[in-house]
Amino acid sequence: MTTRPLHFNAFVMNTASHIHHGQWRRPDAGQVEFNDVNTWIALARLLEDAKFDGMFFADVSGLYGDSDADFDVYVREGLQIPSNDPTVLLGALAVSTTNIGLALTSNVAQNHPFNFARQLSTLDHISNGRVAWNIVTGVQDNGARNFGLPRLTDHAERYRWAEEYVDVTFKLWEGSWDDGALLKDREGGSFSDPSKIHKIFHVGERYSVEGPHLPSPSPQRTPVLYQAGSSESGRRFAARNAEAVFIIAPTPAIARDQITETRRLAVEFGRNPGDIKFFQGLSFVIGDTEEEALAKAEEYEEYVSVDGYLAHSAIVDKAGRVYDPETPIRDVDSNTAKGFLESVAKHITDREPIVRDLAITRSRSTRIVGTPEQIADRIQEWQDAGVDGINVINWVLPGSFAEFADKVLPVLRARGLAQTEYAEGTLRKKLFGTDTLNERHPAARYRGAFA
Ligand SMILES: Cc1cc2nc3c(=O)[nH]c(=O)nc-3n(C[C@H](O)[C@H](O)[C@H](O)COP(=O)(O)O)c2cc1C
Repeated sequence: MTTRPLHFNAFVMNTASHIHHGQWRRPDAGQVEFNDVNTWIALARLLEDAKFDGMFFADVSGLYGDSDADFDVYVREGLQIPSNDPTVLLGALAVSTTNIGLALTSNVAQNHPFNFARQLSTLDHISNGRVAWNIVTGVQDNGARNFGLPRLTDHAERYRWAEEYVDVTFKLWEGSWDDGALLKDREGGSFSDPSKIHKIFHVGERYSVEGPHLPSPSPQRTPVLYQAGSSESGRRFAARNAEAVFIIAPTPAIARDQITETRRLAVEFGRNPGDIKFFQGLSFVIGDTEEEALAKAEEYEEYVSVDGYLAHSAIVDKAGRVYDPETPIRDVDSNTAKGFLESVAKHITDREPIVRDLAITRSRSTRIVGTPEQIADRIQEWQDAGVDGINVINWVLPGSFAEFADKVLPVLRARGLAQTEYAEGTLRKKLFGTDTLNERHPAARYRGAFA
């Protein structure tokens, strides 16, 4: 058993309904005001006071579901529409905070890598090295159609695309500017040293990028790299490239298997097992007594939107409409969620399993209900399974995080399971002890490669 401080990220999205659908209707749901930048600035400061390691923004570039079908349910539920671009928001948060890590999700289809690399270097400068990138390949047909593709590119091909995409950014971040290239030499009259700045001449299947990178190196050069793939190709991609991997494992034992497997693959790619940190997604219902916690859990359940959870899981009929909550699960026609439907139905033996059961199961799947001590015990079980951090999923903003900070973090701190102060320096330095990527990472081979 290990006890060292775990890392804590606040998992959020610049929208009203991210994961726990229906909760925006609660009177204390501050996420309704997601368009107001002050909602996010106040939350970032609260998290920083509580010494959270990071604030992690999810993002999408289109609607869920079949892009040809009716999308009323998503709009009605506030389900990731309307939503705003986290890249822009992070600039505001960077100047409102000093220590917390700021992670954004960006999909390889939504931005050209030259431009994206420039945006992230700029954010890394603004934040003094606190930016992270969650690399995703997209899950939406509509998102693909917003960028001129006929549909979502096939899964394995998306990861090949992502490999080229990250390669371009690594060349720009690591190889285009040598250390010491920026001179600011007023007397000598040279702003930068041309002998230390290089074009990258990338020519690949999808991209042709000459360079040089326009920004000078930012404190971390490459932002901290996050990833959440769980398929075979997703895991290989993570093992090669990621420094942090997000999982939503149903049990600590399953988390242990996933972690062991990805770390084993990382070693095959010449990295160390500890070069990747694993974050498990969990949400918490906290009470001073167990009875109070259970009563609160019941109250959250009253707000569960069956339509919202189903639509997010793409459990909709051919016309894009959600099923009536009373529909028997056996009457649901779904290609994408078959395993999930079967596993929920299997656990209900005393009556006909219905569609509402699917939503309730989803809403409970990452949930821990209890007193701060009970929650700390459960978090410790995740650490014992090899997890390095927790991605705290919220019900309401800022309440879910304020409560976690006030009630659970002090118990975790007393057990040595949460940090009491920030370490100095950039986000990567805080997490791994160095400002830039270590020499085992595939991006490191571009250092000095274009001289
Ligand atoms: C905690 C977590 C957060 C994720 N956030 C996003 C996101 O913001 N945007 C997105 O398009 N996909 C997101 N995903 C989906 C992953 O990028 C990935 O597509 C998914 O985990 C399936 O893995 P696979 O692509 O290897 O099959 C997330 C997944 C997890 C587990």
